[in-house]
Amino acid sequence: MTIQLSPTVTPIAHGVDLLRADIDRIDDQILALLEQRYPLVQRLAGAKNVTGERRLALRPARERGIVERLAARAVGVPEADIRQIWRSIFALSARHQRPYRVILWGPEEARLTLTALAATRHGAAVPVEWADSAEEAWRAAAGGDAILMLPEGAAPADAHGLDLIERHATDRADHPWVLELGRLAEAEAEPGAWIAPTTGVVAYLGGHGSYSEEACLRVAPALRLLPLGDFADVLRAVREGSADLALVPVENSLVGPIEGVRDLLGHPELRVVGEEEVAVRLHLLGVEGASLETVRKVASHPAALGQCADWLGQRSWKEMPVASTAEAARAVAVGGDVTRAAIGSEAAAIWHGLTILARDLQGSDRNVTRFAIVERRREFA
Ligand SMILES: O=C(O)C(=O)C[C@]1(C(=O)O)C=C[C@@H](O)C=C1
Repeated sequence: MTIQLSPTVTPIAHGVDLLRADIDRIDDQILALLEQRYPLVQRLAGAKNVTGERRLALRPARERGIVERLAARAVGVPEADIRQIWRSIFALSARHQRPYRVILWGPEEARLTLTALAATRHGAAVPVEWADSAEEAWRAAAGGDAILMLPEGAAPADAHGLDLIERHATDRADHPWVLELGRLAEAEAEPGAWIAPTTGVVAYLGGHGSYSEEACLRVAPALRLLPLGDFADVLRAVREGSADLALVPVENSLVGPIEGVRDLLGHPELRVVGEEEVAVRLHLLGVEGASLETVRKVASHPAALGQCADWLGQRSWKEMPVASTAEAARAVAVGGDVTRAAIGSEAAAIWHGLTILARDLQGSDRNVTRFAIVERRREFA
C-alpha cells in the first residue's frame, strides 16, 4: 500500500503544515491497520485457549520471527526501531488476550536497569511490581500470570518451572544480563513445525532396547545416539552442548506423568520443540533357564513397573526399581541368575540375549508414552 504524499519541495512557511498533514494521513492508515489487527489477535486468543491454563499468552518465538521478517524488508527504518515499536504491539496484544504483570527482583544497584528494561520491553500498559525476595518473585511468575525480570544469577537456589522468554544485554558490568522468565505454552513451537537435524548427537535415558531409544530412532534417525544414566544427565548433556537434542518421556497413558521429568524440563536453558508418541509393550525378560517358576526378583524403571502393576500384583516377587528398562535388562544378562528378571522391550531382549518369559504385561492394549523433543534454547546455544 502506497500513500499519496504532498510534494516534498514546498515553501518552508507551508512546509510544516503540509508535512503534518501527511503525517496525519499516515497515522490514519496505521490506525486503520491496527483496527484490522486487533480482532485477529482476539481470535488468536480463542485459538490458543489462553484462558484454559495459567500460562502467558506471549509467544516469544513468533515475536522474533515477525521482527526478523520486517527487519529484512525495511529500507529506511532501523531494526532497533522496528523491535521497539513491535514490542509495544506484542505486549499490548498479549495483554488483551490475557492480562499479565511484570515482577522485578534484583539487588539495589540493578533497580534502575530493571525498571527501564521493563518499561521498554512491556510499555506502560503492563503493571510492574517489585518483589520482596527472589523466592516470592519466582512464585509469582510460576503462577502463570506474571513475567519475572531479574539479573542473571539472582534466581533463588533450586529454582525451576519457568521458561526463558528473552535474555537482555545491559550496559552494566555488575549485571551484564537480565533474564526475562515466565510460564509459556507447553511447546511454543507449533507441533510439526520442527525439522529434525541430520547431523549431531541425541541424548536419551538407558541404552540399547529402551523405548527412549526407539523414540530417538523415529524422531532423529540420522543422529548419533548418546545413552545416559538418568534424566538429569540427559538434559544436562543438551544444556552443556555435548548433545544437540534429547528425548525424554513426559507422560504415560497408564501411569501418568513420569516422575521428575517435568521439573527438569522447566530449566530456562531448555526448550521443548515437539513430541513423539511411542506404543509401549512390556515383557518379562530372563536368562536362559529362567522361567516364571524360578524368578523371585524383577527389575525395571519405576514407570514400567507401574504399567505392569496388575500383572505383578498377582505374584509375590520383589520389585527392584532401576534407572531404566535397558539398565534392568543389561544387569539381568550380566548377572546370569535365574531368580532375576527384567521388564523391558523385545528389542532389549534381543540386544542383551535374554529370553521372553511372558509377553505384554502392561495393564492395557493401549499403552502409549509421550516423549518430549528437547533442544537448548537458541539464546544459550
Ligand atoms: O501470534 C500470536 O500467538 C499472538 O498472540 C499475536 C502476537 C502479535 O501481536 O503478533 C501477540 C503476542 C505474541 O507474543 C505474539 C504475537
